[in-house]
Amino acid sequence: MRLVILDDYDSASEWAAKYVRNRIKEFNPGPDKPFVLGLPTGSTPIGMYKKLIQFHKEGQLSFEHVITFNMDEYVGLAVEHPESYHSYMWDNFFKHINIKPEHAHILDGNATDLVAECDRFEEEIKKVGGVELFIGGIGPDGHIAFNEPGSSLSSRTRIKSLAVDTILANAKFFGNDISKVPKAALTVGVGTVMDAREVMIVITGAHKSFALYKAVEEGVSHMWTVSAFQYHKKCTIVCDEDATLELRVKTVKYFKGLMEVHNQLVKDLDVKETQ
Ligand SMILES: N[C@@H]1[C@@H](O)[C@H](O)[C@@H](COP(=O)(O)O)O[C@@H]1O
Repeated sequence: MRLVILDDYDSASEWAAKYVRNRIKEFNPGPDKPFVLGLPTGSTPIGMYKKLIQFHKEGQLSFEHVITFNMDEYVGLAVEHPESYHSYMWDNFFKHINIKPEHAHILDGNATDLVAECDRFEEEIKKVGGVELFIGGIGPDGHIAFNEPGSSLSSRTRIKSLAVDTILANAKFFGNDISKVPKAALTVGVGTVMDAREVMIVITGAHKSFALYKAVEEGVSHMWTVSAFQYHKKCTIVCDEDATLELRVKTVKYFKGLMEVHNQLVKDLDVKETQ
């Protein structure tokens, strides 16, 4: 696992966006070779999306041949509800870039057959050859997507009842009215994300520091589903200083010592070296 520690939220967002930009550009996607990207929602990735939009507007990055799959969606919330993940993705990202609408896959939390909808989503991912880079976010209880504590680490896309902690954490998006927060969601499984060829998880803020500690320094446990990625062949966690508060000084020093190497991954590809 690679742990990239940046000073603050803005630099973590920028690092993550540059990494995505470089991965897409190096892959050089085309009509017969799309880049398949898994995407999260929540407040954390907003800064990364803003930067990606900027790169697109500056002509650095095209999403014409990018296919996306979102991690999750609430059950029973109208697509046009401002807090649905459909609204979130279109408002914060898709409408600002040149993605083809048919390339942006988001689970339908209003499908009449929710189980079939989850199976269909898995099939769609398979059809395009799997996910190249899955970007994820976590809750303070260490859940990835909506894989709440106790979720199977080999789970696939399915319906999940949300944990009380998650409902409380998400109340801020529903006017702090807990009764308005949906109590179930469709979510990709831990196994679905594990199947991606690469995973990048963005974790920022002191309120996530215990989860980051569980993800990096403790053993793999279904009670902290993000810890499963210790088994992934290519997983990068991008975090800010605040999120490292519960890590050992030794761990932080070790990974910070690798920053020069990490920063090679995000350098501007079009800038010619001068020496
Ligand atoms: N299902 C989503 C997760 O996918 C997301 O990672 C998490 C964190 O949200 P935030 O970034 O707002 O802390 O929120 C929800 O629980």
